[in-house]
This record gives sequence, C-alpha cells and structure tokens, in this order.
Amino acid sequence: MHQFPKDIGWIEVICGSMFSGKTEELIRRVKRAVYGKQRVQVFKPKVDDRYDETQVVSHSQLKLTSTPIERAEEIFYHLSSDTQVVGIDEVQFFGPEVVQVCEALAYRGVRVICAGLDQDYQGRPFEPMPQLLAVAEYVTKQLAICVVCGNPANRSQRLVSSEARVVVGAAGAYEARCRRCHLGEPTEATPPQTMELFD
Ligand SMILES: Nc1ncnc2c1ncn2[C@@H]1O[C@H](COP(=O)(O)OP(=O)(O)O)[C@@H](O)[C@H]1O
Ligand SMILES: Cc1cn([C@H]2C[C@H](O)[C@@H](COP(=O)(O)O)O2)c(=O)[nH]c1=O
Ligand SMILES: [Zn+2]
Repeated sequence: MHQFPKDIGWIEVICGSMFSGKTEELIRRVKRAVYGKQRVQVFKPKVDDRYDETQVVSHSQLKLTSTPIERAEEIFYHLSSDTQVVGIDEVQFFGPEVVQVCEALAYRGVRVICAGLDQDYQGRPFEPMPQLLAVAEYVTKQLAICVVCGNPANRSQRLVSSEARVVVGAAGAYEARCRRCHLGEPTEATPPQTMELFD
C-alpha cells in the first residue's frame, strides 16, 4: 500500500466476490491503523446478522467490534469528533446515499475503508458499488478460488432458490466460482473438498 499523506481524507474500496478475503483485508487495515494509534470506528448494516449481530466476522472467523446501522447516514450520529478512520463492511447493503456519506467523511479528513461485493449472484454490478468505486482514491479487487475448477474466482454462485437480490448467507447458500463455472441462476452446491490437512 502507498505512503499516505497526512491530514487529508480519502476513500479505499475493497471489492470482489464472496470468500475473496474482503473482510479479512478490512480487518487487517483496521488493525494496522490501531497499531498506528489512530482512532477507528467500524460500521456494518444491521441486515448482516449471519455470524453475529454486532461484530464483523470473516468466513475464517476473524472478528472486529462494530456498530450495526440501518442507514448510512446513521454513521454521523455515532461518529466521534476525533475519529480518523471509518471502516464499513458489507457496503453493498446500503442505499445510494452511502456514496455521499463516504465522500462527506473523506472531505472532513477521515480515511474511509469500505468492503463489499462488486457483483450480485447474477454477475450484475451490485449498486451502490459502481458509484463508490468511481469516487474512491484506492481500489483493491480481491479474488477467491473457484470451488469447481480451482481458477481465480470473481463471482458468487447462489445455491438457494431465490431471485431476490438480497439473500443474506454464507457457505451453504453461496460458493465462489470463476466466470466460466458461474451460472446466473441458483444451482446445486459443488461437493465439498476434504480439508484434512487443516484438522
Ligand atoms: N473458495 C474459496 N476461496 C478462497 N477462500 C475461501 C473459499 N472458501 C472459503 N474461504 C475462506 O474465506 C476466507 C475469506 O473470508 P472473508 O474475508 O470473510 O471473505 P469475504 O469478505 O470476501 O467474503 C478465506 O481466508 C478462506 O478461509
Ligand atoms: C452474491 C450475493 C450475496 N448476497 C449476500 C450474501 C452475504 O450475506 C453477503 C456477502 O457477504 P461476503 O462478506 O461478501 O461473503 O451478501 C446477497 O444478498 N445477494 C447476492 O447477490
Ligand atoms: Zn471455475
């Protein structure tokens, strides 16, 4: 990562498919900011209650204390005047106003780190991510591993039968797939790999 200038704000976006390590990367950056004695606050959408109601939790069970909110504007009610870094996980679950909120924070001098899906289960851009990517200073695109063929994966395959755009879930409801193996509709799960090396 670059040498950042002091006293000005900016927006960092960590995007990619499910299981690509977005939350792990968010947690890594937040940890390093804390080592740097920065005052950090982390937010996540209330709808994301799959592992925990308040904590941000990665698929590998790394955890981070956060404040769950329903609307992005609520960040301003919770924001302390001395906060230097704001982290937002699952940013795709907020409405379009999250873009103005991130911009307002950055103009105030805050470093804003957002993590979220760039594509939905059909492979369509997941709004408001395209707008956020357009105004961000720094963009990191993460890739998972396709569970069908082992190639780098940029898509999230839905495994449960629903056409709603928002269906909260983790392993069992979605799996990582590359563009060749991805289907734009829900399908059966790929048989799991044995993980005996890690037992
Ligand atoms: N197909 C996969 N490819 C890569 N990592 C996977 C896969 N399935 C499960 N994982 C696990 O998911 C972790 C990433 O979790 P997380 O940071 O929560 O991802 P994201 O926020 O992008 O969904 C990896 O370190 C790994 O332990
Ligand atoms: C593809 C897709 C995903 N979701 C949901 C499923 C999970 O709850 C989150 C993504 O979490 P992760 O940290 O990136 O693993 O989003 C959805 O609602 N709609 C979709 O199309
Ligand atoms: Zn594949």
